[in-house]
Amino acid sequence: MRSGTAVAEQSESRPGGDATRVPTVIADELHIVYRVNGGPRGKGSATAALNRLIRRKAPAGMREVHAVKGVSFTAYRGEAIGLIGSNGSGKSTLLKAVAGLLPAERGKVYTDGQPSLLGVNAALMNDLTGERNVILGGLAMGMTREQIRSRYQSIVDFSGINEKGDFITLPMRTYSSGMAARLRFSIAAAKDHDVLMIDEALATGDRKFQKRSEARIRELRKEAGTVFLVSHNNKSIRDTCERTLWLERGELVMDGSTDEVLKAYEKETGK
Ligand SMILES: Nc1ncnc2c1ncn2[C@@H]1O[C@H](COP(=O)(O)OP(=O)(O)OP(=O)(O)O)[C@@H](O)[C@H]1O
Repeated sequence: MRSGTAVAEQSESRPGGDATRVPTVIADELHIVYRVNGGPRGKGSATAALNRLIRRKAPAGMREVHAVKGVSFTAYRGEAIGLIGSNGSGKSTLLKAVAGLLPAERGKVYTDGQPSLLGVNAALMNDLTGERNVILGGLAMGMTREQIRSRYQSIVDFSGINEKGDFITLPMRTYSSGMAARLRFSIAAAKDHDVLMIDEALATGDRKFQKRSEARIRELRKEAGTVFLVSHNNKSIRDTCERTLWLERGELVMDGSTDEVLKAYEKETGK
């Protein structure tokens, strides 16, 4: 269940809740479990999957991955929050759950406003030109045609796609993976988001683009949204976020100021 009223109610009743700030996301003892078909001995093969579909039989060996285990936190308007942890610790899963893309096994996520997840895999249409994708992407995020028209040039300029020629009028399949990722980020960052979640986006562009995106994240924060950033780059987290959540094996190890959490993380991992 997601509702703005629930956010307000819960923050007031929650011990330690700060009544002077506006909560945007509350995760309350959240558990996320993936269920994967196919056990050992080749049951995960395409033939086995097809047989199951044709016979409509329940899969023999359903396996579960408990990716997020009892995570609780409250995010407030104006905060930029980093998510760190080793590979497979549950960072992307947690963001997808906040975005409403994965159901909770137990516990709840409350959000105030529309969360948008900007992953490096955010879908744009490969056969369409960059220009068409800017328009479609903007419409998909809920911008009006007028808003898109007025921000079109700044989206293209921000992406830097046209720095080496007129690429924006070419199909996206002609872009390098870095160019495509930059355009995705630029489209998503053009809107003022209530809750913007960025998964590794900063790792994809070159250094110059990373700097620009960091600056834009700071702006979005000022425009009163909440930003979540998943990154393996401690410097990006340090430059962008004042608060950091550290996940390990699906559990929240630490939630505190970025300085404090990164110090503990770097000590533990040697990174
Ligand atoms: N679609 C899926 N089906 C089954 N298990 C999944 C799926 N996606 C992720 N997992 C599992 O859930 C756990 C958490 O994965 P997740 O991608 O959230 O980690 P992460 O911290 O974002 O990792 P990384 O830093 O490598 O991106 C891992 O054990 C992973 O194998």
